[in-house]
Amino acid sequence: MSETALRAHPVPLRIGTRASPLALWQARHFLGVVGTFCPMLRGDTFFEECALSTAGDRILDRRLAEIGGKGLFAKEIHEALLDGRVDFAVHSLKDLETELPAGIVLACVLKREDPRDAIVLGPRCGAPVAGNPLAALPIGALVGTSSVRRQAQLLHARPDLRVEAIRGNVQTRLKRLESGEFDATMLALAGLKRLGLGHLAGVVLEAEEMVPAAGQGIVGVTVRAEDSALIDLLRAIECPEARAIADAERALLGALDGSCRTPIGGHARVLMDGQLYLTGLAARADGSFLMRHRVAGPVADAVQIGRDLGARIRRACPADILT
Ligand SMILES: NCc1[nH]cc(CCC(=O)O)c1CC(=O)O
Repeated sequence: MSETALRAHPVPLRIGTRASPLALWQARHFLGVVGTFCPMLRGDTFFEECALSTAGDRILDRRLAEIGGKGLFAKEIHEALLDGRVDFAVHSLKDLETELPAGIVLACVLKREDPRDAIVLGPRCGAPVAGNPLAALPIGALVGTSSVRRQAQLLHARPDLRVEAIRGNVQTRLKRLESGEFDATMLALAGLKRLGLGHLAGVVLEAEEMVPAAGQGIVGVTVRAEDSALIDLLRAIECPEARAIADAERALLGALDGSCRTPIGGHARVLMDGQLYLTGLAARADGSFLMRHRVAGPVADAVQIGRDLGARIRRACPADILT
């Protein structure tokens, strides 16, 4: 059994994570899951937290897309993994590059938290309106987001809105919202909930109308490909549904092969009929073009479903979107 195999592993195991409150929450949540399934591994003897500061955390005055995109957060953590400074790393799956570096594997994904995007409304906004999620935003409202995916979908639905880049952690954004710099900001509901701030989500958008980023709401754990003892342990605690969802969404993302400046999104869910439903999005950043396609298929074909949908969207998009 994996627990026995792990006994041969030098302890404590060092867990690599970013230093942000959300990242630390996720790392601790992961350790909680390990402790639930493997009581032998509970407590401080086995694990040691290593909070790493990455370029993505330090450079806050530019769009993520300009400084290297989503791979940025994970890159330095994977260097630490490959150097042996840490033994495994806990990530927000949506910040993890589609193609992992050689020698690194995604060994485990945890049960997904709510994958939807939420709008935090500032003092100038109206009250949320049932059935019309964007109605709380006044005409011409200024929305702070650095995500081209959120920007494109917002502007497509509401061309009157204005969007400006805003980065930094959740707390910083909320401060700027309160001070009136923005009328509203968009964040992943999963992140808000994990920070105990779910109540700030004034409006929650359905995933089919505001397609989330691939992997949004899922925590993933990477390890060195040769570390079979850890891989065995992690595979045993993984959530199979989240794995299928992650496989489909990440295969879609890989097939779309957009740059980090391309508004693309992917959202999979497994319904009671046992089928996996996958929605894919590609758009122009100004919202003047937007395409959503949806397919379904057996959960076991998750990767193929993602690839096929990506290829289909790619064929149907105007040339300037997915080059
Ligand atoms: N890009 C930052 C990031 N990475 C993961 C989350 C939220 C948690 C998640 O999706 O798992 C966030 C914040 C946000 O997009 O609002």
